[in-house]
Amino acid sequence: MRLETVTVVGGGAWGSALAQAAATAGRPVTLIARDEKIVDEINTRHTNTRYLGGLALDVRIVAESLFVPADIVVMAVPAQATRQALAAIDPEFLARRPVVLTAKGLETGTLERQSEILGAMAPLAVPYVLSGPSFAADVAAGRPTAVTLAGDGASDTSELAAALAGPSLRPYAADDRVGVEIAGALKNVYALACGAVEGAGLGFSARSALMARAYAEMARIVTAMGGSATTLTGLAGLGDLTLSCTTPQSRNYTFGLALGRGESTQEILAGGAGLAEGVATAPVAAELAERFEVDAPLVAAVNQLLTGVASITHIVAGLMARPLKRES
Ligand SMILES: NC(=O)C1=CN([C@@H]2O[C@H](COP(=O)(O)OP(=O)(O)OC[C@H]3O[C@@H](n4cnc5c(N)ncnc54)[C@H](O)[C@@H]3O)[C@@H](O)[C@H]2O)C=CC1
Ligand SMILES: O=C(CO)COP(=O)(O)O
Repeated sequence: MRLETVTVVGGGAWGSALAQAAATAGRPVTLIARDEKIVDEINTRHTNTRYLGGLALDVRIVAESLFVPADIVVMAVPAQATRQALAAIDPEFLARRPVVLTAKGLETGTLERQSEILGAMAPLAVPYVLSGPSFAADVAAGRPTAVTLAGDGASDTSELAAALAGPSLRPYAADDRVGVEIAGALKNVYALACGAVEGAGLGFSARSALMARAYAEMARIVTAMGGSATTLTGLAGLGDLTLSCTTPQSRNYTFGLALGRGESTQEILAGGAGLAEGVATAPVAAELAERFEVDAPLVAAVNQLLTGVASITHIVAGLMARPLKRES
């Protein structure tokens, strides 16, 4: 299959960064942005100031407002918008093409993963998931990043990984699409928790403990849903959990910081917080944990914090008072 041209759907931080990575690797790339002002700015000034500040984008990136077919399609809109963005694309343009899903979240209402949404909207598309520790600002600036690119084992992921690789973006091919999707969505929920721990001044010992127990909980959920715990040892699991749970550069962590300082979800959202995918994913993760009969006290704790039914002091006291048990 020819894998030369790339169309990236989503004119935000991540879509622009991935377009930049493809362009600097010498691939013809079109970036689809729904906002005409952003299309114009990328084509004339070669910047996307709203999402990437003054960073100079590769002049070879062509922005368009309407979808342009390509050998590889990359979806980079928020998880809750993927269905709507796909609805605007003729499914025939996606048939038998690799469609790389990069949003890290589970859909409200349907509880679906990104590849399930793609399966419903474009059944003949070939889904892949790209996930791992990779801030848009780093990728766009050409700093070294490594990610997992997962198919389902039936298709040749290595060929696609080579087609997406560049001097600063190193995709590792993998087969556990379910595990990678769930890991990417859950790490945002745990990043909210870790930010809250710092925001409440509970210390870095607590945050590290939380990360380790989050990893264990993630492994229970992933395996119950048909993924592999081994996947979590890699970039999409441990790698991304570490990144998002340790720095306010993560929007989810920053949202959690504000929660931990006592602000309500509504106040933080009203204050114009950046996209924090964990906010919508947390209730979905709780429903899935219940459906798959998985003990997920940390997902439940984040939901308590987000809905404001209990204070962080009360929530942490409850977690610390859970029955003692063996570690694994
Ligand atoms: N920013 C980052 O560092 C990374 C983000 N991601 C993931 O990528 C996804 C997108 O995140 P960002 O680009 O950072 O968000 P963003 O908020 O920077 O940009 C989102 C973009 O999607 C567009 N959009 C929203 N709804 C749309 C719709 N219905 N149709 C078409 N376009 C629509 C917006 O206009 C905006 O341009 C998220 O799931 C995030 O978890 C993954 C890795 C890194
Ligand atoms: O997924 C990311 C880095 O891998 C970005 O994290 P945030 O969405 O929390 O900023």
